[in-house]
Amino acid sequence: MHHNGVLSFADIGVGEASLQLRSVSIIGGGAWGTALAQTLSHDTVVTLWVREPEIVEDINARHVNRVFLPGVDLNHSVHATGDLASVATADVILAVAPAQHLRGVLVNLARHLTNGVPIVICSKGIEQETGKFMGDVLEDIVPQATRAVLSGPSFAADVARGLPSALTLACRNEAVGRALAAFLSSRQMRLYWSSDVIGAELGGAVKNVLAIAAGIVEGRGLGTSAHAAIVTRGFAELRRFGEAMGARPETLLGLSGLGDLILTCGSTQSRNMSLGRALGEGRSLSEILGARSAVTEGVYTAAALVRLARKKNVEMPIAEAVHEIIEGRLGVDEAITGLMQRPLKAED
Ligand SMILES: NC(=O)C1=CN([C@@H]2O[C@H](COP(=O)(O)OP(=O)(O)OC[C@H]3O[C@@H](n4cnc5c(N)ncnc54)[C@H](OP(=O)(O)O)[C@@H]3O)[C@@H](O)[C@H]2O)C=CC1
Ligand SMILES: O=C(CO)COP(=O)(O)O
Repeated sequence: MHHNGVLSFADIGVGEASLQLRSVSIIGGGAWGTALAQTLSHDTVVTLWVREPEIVEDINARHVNRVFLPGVDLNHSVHATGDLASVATADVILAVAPAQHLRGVLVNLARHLTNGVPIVICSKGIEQETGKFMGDVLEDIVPQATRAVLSGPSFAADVARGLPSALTLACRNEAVGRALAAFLSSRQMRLYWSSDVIGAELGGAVKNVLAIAAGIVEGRGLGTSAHAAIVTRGFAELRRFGEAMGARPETLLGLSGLGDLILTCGSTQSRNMSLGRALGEGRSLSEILGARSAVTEGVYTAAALVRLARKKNVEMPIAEAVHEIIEGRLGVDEAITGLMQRPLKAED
């Protein structure tokens, strides 16, 4: 929400310095980047960087993104471009490329950037090769950027249609976080600020892996009791891992943690949950992935998550089972039997 399109530190009463926020660039024209462009374009100038020229053309000429966000008429003020230099001068940049491609996109963007520009990570995942969260990937490539994270329960299709949503905006510098939350909030999308950057980004990455497990339970017809059990024990894994990584408990219990876990595990609108469901129904991973163009982040994050958890000595049996299934080393029924037959223990 804006005051004549300009929001400054002084506006929120934290001193002299002012951060002029008037324009937003969004890097990534998939479902989420396009949905964010749509919702933000009601209040501000938005430019969307899209890699594929035919999608740039679709958005600018026909005001739709038929490949990634079909059925949504985009505001005419959503402008797409394939030119990274022209989006680098915005006051805020939202990074929404899939996790495994974010580094490559940032490398190309970096040479056009001005010092200190806030870059808000909206992607959810862990980089396979390095085991790094997206904020650390950003730190590698653009150390001078002001790093922030936007995460929470939010299906692109819901946000693009203007349905209500609430998310977490995290930035270590609380004043900047507050300013960004105010600037990016709208009547439809309410942002809560936090200074717990790792907590905010960890929830989104981990829940994608756990949602595959919830989908498997659904697809195998194991019932609603099993669904509640897998989500609850999945949350125990998320919480243990989060604490080991230095996340704050209240963040893990908030929108970007428990909130997004509940959303993603509970709906086949989720790509991760629906992929799990198809696995549970007996379809193979290659068949499922071959039939979809949308990114299913949990598939690519599972291995990195399990590696990190082992390194930190955090027990994550559900994430481990998902990883083994994805690698083709474990069948769905064996995984379920394995989880049920683990030694009994105290609930933690
Ligand atoms: N969809 C949702 O509801 C939500 C998604 N997210 C997160 O947002 C991120 C993006 O997801 P989403 O927008 O849904 O993605 P989609 O599956 O809708 O689209 C795929 C995106 O990946 C891009 N892409 C594919 N290959 C490359 C590459 N080699 N280099 C750069 N970009 C590439 C595509 O760009 P191109 O057009 O050029 O092919 C397109 O923007 C993910 O991390 C996801 O977890 C977060 C919240 C909600
Ligand atoms: O992150 C999401 C909702 O918050 C989207 O989940 P999927 O990627 O599983 O569709």
